[in-house]
Amino acid sequence: MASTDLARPPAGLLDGASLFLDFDGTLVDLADRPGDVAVDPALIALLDRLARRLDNRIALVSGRSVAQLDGFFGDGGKALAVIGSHGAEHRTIGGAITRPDRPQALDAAQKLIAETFAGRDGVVIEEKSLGVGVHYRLDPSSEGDACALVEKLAAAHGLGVQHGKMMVELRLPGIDKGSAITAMLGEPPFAGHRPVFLGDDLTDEPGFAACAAAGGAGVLVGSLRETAATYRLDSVAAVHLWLKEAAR
Ligand SMILES: O=P(O)(O)OC[C@H]1O[C@H](O[C@H]2O[C@H](CO)[C@@H](O)[C@H](O)[C@H]2O)[C@H](O)[C@@H](O)[C@@H]1O
Repeated sequence: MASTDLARPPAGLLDGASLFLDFDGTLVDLADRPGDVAVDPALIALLDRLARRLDNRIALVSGRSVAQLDGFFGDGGKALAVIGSHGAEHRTIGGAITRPDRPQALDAAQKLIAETFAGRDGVVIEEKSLGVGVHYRLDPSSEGDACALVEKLAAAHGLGVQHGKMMVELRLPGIDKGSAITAMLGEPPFAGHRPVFLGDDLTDEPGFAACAAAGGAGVLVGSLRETAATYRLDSVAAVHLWLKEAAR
């Protein structure tokens, strides 16, 4: 466990930077179920101000699918570039979604997962374009069963496992938020600008490492833990406040 706290990011960190933002637990507070989340219009307005301030060098980088994010942001998200599914999907500003084919094995795995947890109301199955999330936030005693099943299916089908906050996901292997951010840094408008990535979860760690390797920085949101981030903000509310300061 890290023992020395990380500093609050300095006010000027976003000057001339490319900004990458995680979604759940960073821009919106965590909720009991994946579908319970809502995006406040004030957040959309704030991201719009930041996009103008950064000449559109701003992207969402989420474990959610791009389609899920579009559902939350509506037309307000169309002005943002989006990386989804832990780095596997990509949409440029106003562009089409590019994503690898969904492995057929995911369909059978999703069915088996749903059958296994049928009748366990505290376990929520999240069907995603390139994955299946098993959420046990409402029944933490199901963590062992959820992880065991997802790990077994991943090994059987050559898929990946993503551990998260009160959830485990069967997902595509070999891609992460770090490789996706690095790829975006090779393209306009992000190329040549120091990357800054804000995130809270384990899936965000490769993104922090990629930003540090490119001369930028990660900002951990939430409690201190072992992390590749350089700075820390306490909460989603603290993120909104810091972004508001940066957008001025
Ligand atoms: O990369 P992110 O944008 O942070 O997405 C990571 C996962 O977030 C979601 O799960 C988390 O948020 C849920 C809603 O608040 C919460 O109920 C759950 O316990 C959290 O783990 C999302 O549902 C997943 O698909 C994302 O992979």
